[in-house]
Amino acid sequence: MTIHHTRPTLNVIRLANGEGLDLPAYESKGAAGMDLRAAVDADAPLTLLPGKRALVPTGFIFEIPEGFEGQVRPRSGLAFKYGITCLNSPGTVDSDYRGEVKVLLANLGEDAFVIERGMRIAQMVIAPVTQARVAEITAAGETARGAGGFGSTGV
Ligand SMILES: O=c1ccn([C@H]2C[C@H](O)[C@@H](COP(=O)(O)OP(=O)(O)OP(=O)(O)O)O2)c(=O)[nH]1
Ligand SMILES: [Mg+2]
Repeated sequence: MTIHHTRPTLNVIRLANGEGLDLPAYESKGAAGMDLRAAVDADAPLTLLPGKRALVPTGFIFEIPEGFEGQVRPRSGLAFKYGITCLNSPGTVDSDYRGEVKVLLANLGEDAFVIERGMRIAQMVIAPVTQARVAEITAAGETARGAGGFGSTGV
C-alpha cells in the first residue's frame, strides 16, 4: 500500500491484564484495521451463549491522536462462521478516552462461542473525524431532494 499521508502514532499503555499479549497489529500490509485481542484470564475463557453479549477487555489503553477516532468493528470471519459481532458496531473510541478499550461482543449465532485469551476478537480502524460547530437557524436551505428520504428515489 502506498501511504499518501503521514501515519499518526498510536501510543498504547499495557495494563496488568494485557501482560504477554501481542500488541494490536495490522495483519496484512494494507489492512484497514488492527486486530484486538481478548485479555480474558487464560484459566477462565469466556463462554458467550447464543443471544448474549459481553464486554471483553483488550488489556490496553490507547491514546487516540487528536483529530482521530478508533472504530471498533467486527471481524468478518467470526461473524460469518459463528455469528459473533460487535453489538455497538462501530464502537467509538474517543481521542480523550483514557480507560481500557473493551469490545462489546454479541453472539447472534446458534452455538455457544468460547473466547480464549489472545483470541483476535475485533479490529480497530483509526479514522479522521471532524467536530462541527452547531449553529441553530430557522429554515433549511432548499434542495432538489427536499424532505424525501428512506427510499424516496426508489429501491
Ligand atoms: O466499543 C467500544 C465503545 C466505546 N468504548 C469506550 C471508549 C469511548 O471513548 C467510551 C465512550 O463510548 P461512547 O461515547 O460510545 O459511549 P457512551 O454510552 O456515550 O458513554 P460516555 O457517556 O462515556 O461517552 O467508551 C470502548 O472501549 N469500546
Ligand atoms: Mg459518548
